[in-house]
Amino acid sequence: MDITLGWYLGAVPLLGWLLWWWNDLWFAYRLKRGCSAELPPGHMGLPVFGEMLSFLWYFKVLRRPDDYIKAKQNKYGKGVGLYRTHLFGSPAIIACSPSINKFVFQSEDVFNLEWPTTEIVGSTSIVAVQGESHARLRSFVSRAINQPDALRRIAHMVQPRLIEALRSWAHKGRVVAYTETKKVTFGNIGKLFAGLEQGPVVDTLDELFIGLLKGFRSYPIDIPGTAYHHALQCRKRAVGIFREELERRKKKPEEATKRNDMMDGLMQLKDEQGRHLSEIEVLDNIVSLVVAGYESTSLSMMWALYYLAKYPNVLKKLREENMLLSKTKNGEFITSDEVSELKYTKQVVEETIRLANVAAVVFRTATKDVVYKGYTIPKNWKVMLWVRYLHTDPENFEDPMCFNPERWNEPAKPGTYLVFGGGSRICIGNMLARLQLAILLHHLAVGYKWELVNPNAEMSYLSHPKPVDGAEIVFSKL
Ligand code: HEM
Repeated sequence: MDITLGWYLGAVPLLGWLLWWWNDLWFAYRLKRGCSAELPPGHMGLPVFGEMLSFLWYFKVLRRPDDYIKAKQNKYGKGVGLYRTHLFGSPAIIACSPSINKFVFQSEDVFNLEWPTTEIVGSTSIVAVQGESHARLRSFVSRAINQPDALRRIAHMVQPRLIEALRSWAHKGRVVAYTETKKVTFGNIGKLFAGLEQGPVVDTLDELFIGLLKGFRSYPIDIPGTAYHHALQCRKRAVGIFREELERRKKKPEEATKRNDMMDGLMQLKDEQGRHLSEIEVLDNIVSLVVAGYESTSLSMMWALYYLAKYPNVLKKLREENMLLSKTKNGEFITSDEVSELKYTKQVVEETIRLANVAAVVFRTATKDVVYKGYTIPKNWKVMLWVRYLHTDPENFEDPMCFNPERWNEPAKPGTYLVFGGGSRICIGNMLARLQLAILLHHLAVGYKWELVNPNAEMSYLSHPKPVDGAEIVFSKL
């Protein structure tokens, strides 16, 4: 045989084999020293790319994200719900069972929340700080957006914009739900967080936050021309706008009681030692709350419109419950206390959030080697809490892809419903998100009807799940 051909026949498969197993060999070799337990089963893929191609195959090409986990279960067995992988440039452990998710969320001493893009949210933001500083900030923010008094005030504040938005959709007749829910959510955020009325400043901020959010999904390289660089510029300008507002307020503290918004709340609140937040803490936290609340709330609203169009029997029941309340209101706004009495509406909210899976995966980093049920989660590896899979696994929810609010007649099995995360980092805006969604459902149900223009539109799952047409609807008054 020709010697060159022999070389190719031997070397090419060997090279292919080596590339295929490169990451597994490399990381397993580095861990061998000093590690008692083995790595979870899995495949870490090619050098640099890791398993990204397989991930994109399921999320982008097949558009069946849950099959990414099912394929692992078929290949390696369900085991303890841990798989090793290499995604987004890092070695990682996928966690997809209720018990391992609970374990990681609650072991905060060894699993840190680390944002690769802290510069974008700000180093003193609630999502960036740890330990005592985090607990202190949480209590400030919680009082401003998560307590019954705050929610009563917020329920009143958000309704004018919601009601006006629905009127304008009906006037247009045909709208893209995602575009419209984003507009109304941002309008409300501007009002709730910084007392801003609809107008050019809010429009500018909206554009800046769109740029800023893109930076989260980009590689953190601060070079002109990159999305990350643009996001940092957007952040700087957004902080500048909020800072101007803050300076104006410092000069007129007497106006605070009239506005009573998040910025005032954060400026005035004191902790047990009587300490106020610093200016930069106020600004960083306003920015990070907008980031956390903007897309999540608008996407959930879009999904509510989508599912109610697909499930007219659910909409009918929702209407019945809300019409009863509406008859007692004589056109007044509904209150957060009334919302808490709307049993079926709250079930629709829960079912929407479960299926929307706005936060499909939550990230942590192991600060030391952790052994869980015989497997090592190595120090400095990412842990990907695959909460989406908990919500779509038939073992946890019967007929999981069916939009069935009545399943909430019973609480979910322990540890299977983690849409808002868990542990001390559990979403601080969860009550605010639920309230806004319930208020939207009320006004939709009592006043409007709508249909999907493309009921069979394909889904896109990156960066967030949504129909590719953004849920275009034909919308009119009842
Ligand atoms: C349906 C809507 C929402 C969903 C599904 C959602 C989901 C989540 C999840 C899964 C986490 C945990 C992240 C982690 O552990 O790393 C989280 C944290 C957080 N969320 Fe939400 N969220 C929603 C709405 C909101 C809203 C409306 C706000 C505020 C305006 C908000 C503010 C936050 C903040 C500040 C954190 C960080 C908390 C901390 O680190 O202590 N979220 N959210």
